[in-house]
Amino acid sequence: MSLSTLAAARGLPLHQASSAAEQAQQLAERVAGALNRALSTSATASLALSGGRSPEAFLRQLDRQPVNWSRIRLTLVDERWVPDTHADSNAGLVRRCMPTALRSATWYGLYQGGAPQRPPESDAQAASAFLQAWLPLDVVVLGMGTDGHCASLFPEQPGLEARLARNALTVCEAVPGPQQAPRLTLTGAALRTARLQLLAISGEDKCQRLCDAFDGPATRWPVAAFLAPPLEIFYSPEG
Ligand SMILES: O=C(O)[C@H](O)[C@@H](O)[C@H](O)[C@H](O)COP(=O)(O)O
Repeated sequence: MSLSTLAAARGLPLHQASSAAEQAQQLAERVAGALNRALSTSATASLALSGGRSPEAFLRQLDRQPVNWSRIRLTLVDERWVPDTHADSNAGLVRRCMPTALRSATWYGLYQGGAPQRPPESDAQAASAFLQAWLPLDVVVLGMGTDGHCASLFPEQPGLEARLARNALTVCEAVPGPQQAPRLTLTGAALRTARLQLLAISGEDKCQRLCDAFDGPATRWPVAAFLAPPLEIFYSPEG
């Protein structure tokens, strides 16, 4: 079945773009609109962004949107356990792409320094203080790997089921592939508290993998944990 049929059957709005540039614009406008709507009834609004290779054009478009960034609390969905000067840092990506926003937004980078290890007690306290202060998020923007991972919730990861069900910010082991650093990730339930959840994918391969994920299970396709309202899907055939 096609992505549009699968999305419609679950009541998930599907925004189809004809190019990567159009998808970046659509997604940036959707995020800005949701933040401004949140600000119409609240003093602040919160946004958690994903990193990786795909979001650069979107982040640069978002930085140009008419948002009062001084009232926005900005963080990440996940982070590699590296300083923001490192090439793999998601915080570094946001810093490069969103200079306007970061001049006035309240920024919370997930990497708090220290060696890659299970958070010592102090970090665990920092993590729970973060969750208390930040959840429920107003908007989260998710990406997806071709293996169906979302955030740093990877297929068949040890402890994945608990991570999908818990409300937490947790360290997870280094994942196979080029980025070997351990990661810090918001868990499934924490991300699912968001009032608006947006998933952006591009390319035929990811489209097919996402269609496969509709059958689940989330332990094989972590993105499956998010395939329910209030999720909206943004798709472009080109990466
Ligand atoms: O830290 C990360 O890698 C991201 O937060 C991750 O969850 C990303 O959304 C997917 O890995 C897709 O990444 P690409 O856009 O690079 O395919």
